[in-house]
Amino acid sequence: MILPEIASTYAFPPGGLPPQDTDPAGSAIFTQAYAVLPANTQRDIVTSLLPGWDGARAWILARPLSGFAETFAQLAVELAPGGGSATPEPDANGQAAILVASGALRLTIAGARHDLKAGHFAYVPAGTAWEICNTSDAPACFHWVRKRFEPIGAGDPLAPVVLHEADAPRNAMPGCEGVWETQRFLDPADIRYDFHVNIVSFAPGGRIPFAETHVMEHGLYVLQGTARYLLNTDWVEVGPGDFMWLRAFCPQACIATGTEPFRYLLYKDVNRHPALSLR
Ligand SMILES: NC(=O)N[C@H](N)C(=O)O
Repeated sequence: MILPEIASTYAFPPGGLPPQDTDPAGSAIFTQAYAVLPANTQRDIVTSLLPGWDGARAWILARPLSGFAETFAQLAVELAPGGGSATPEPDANGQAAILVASGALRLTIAGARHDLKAGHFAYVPAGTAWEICNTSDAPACFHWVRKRFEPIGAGDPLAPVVLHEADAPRNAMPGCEGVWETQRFLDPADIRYDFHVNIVSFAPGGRIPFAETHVMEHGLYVLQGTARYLLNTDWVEVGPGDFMWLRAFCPQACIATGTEPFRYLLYKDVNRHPALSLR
């Protein structure tokens, strides 16, 4: 698939407030199986400040809802100039995956500094000290997926990963003539990872041609293009900046519409036994 030129910015919540003549009905969806938070609902009044962060506001797009039955939290974070955190992760076992949407960020992981721009991905293993700050005089925005690490007690500790989208391996889905591909930031063969964060791309007209139904959850932030997305039994029209949260076993498929590639950032929990009930 011919992907577009590497973007200089990636989709991110618009903030602000829509005009008074906007019809608010019918855009966001929340069900037992999935939720859709369209870009036009990601406004100023749904943001949160975060303990340990300065000059920062966050759209908390997903979090475990039923105790710890769900696996992840997903945030879109906007940093004012000079904003950031020296203690970003409150959970001692929390891991981070970051995709920079716009601006200039300095990420320091275990003392090693990385200057990041739009399209940079970073993985921070659990228990690793990290800091992040906006080094420019304009806002800097990034997507942040958090998951509590489930160690398997074997192998070396995981190492940090910092990689630009342009350098991420591209894997074509077999038998799809290049219309469906996945850019992988974390090695899919490395069982130490308990989640993956990828960018999935479909050429116009490309599709997930069956209702994928699996135990893995998803957070799915649309970066570019449009599609009809099947969520459980509903077809939903989605476009840039729309966020989808899929619980375990939510059936899913899509058909890319429009004339440009349909691309999204995908979170997926992987590689672990399901926890059994205590009873
Ligand atoms: N909705 C998705 O993009 N699902 C992926 N094919 C996946 O689960 O890997």
